[in-house]
Amino acid sequence: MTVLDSILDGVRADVAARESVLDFGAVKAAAAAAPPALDAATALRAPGIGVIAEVKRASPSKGALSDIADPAELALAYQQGGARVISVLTEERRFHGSLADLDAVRAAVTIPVLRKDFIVGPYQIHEARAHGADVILLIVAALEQQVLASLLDRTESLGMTALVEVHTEEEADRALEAGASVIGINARNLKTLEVDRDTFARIAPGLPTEVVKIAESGVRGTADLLAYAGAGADAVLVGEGLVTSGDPRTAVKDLVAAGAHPSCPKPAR
Ligand SMILES: O=C(O)c1ccccc1NCC(=O)[C@H](O)[C@H](O)COP(=O)(O)O
Repeated sequence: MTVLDSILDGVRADVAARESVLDFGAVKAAAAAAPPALDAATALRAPGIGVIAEVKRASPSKGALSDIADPAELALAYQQGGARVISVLTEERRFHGSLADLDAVRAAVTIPVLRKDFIVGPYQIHEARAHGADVILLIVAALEQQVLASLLDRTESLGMTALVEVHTEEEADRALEAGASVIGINARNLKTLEVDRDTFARIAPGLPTEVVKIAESGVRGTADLLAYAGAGADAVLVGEGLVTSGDPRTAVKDLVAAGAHPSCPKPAR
């Protein structure tokens, strides 16, 4: 069993437990009553390299990363540093995240918020919307093609943006076939957990110009952001490098400044 398979098993059990407390009808009603979703795709297309800053407490690859006492305070620091989107890991077993973290972040910031989790069905999408998320992650490797396409449609029907995550050229083709307009290329292999920063440069050139391209994982400083920008990234998604920095506001600010500098390569659009 791969790490991804084991995470997905835990997620399915946790979703079933939550659904036994709040059924699908109730979560749909809560989502419908939430304020409209913010437009993350437009934010990510703005000039300069966007930074998606992640609230990440722990990970399967590294274990505990940071004792984040106040996720709202961290998210606000990210926003003040110039992040365009805040990513909140809500998976509990391996990442020690929660929907409470998502609520706290949503209440603290005015920019779009990504619910970063392992989505296996429509319940979690309505749940994300009910908790104020504007973006959700769909991992191609975790979903059959028909399910991927139908979850993408459902996400957009709720006014949200789907960040569709790929690791290979084949997965990128599947993402495009499903209709993805925002694609994340994750450098972290979900079987070995190794980070290969060249993954982005291998896959991104095959994506259409109009697709928003996000480089996920492995950004530890401005040199990594610039390398991803040179390979065509519109934005980078950064977790570990920020939560372990000791000064997340300045760490985001430095990345944003590097991505806005005239010498930084521009996405081809
Ligand atoms: O981070 C992990 O160890 C991990 C393991 C298995 C599945 C997903 C995992 N991470 C999720 C992410 O995609 C990252 O949190 C995100 O790209 C930020 O990466 P980093 O900046 O390297 O923390």
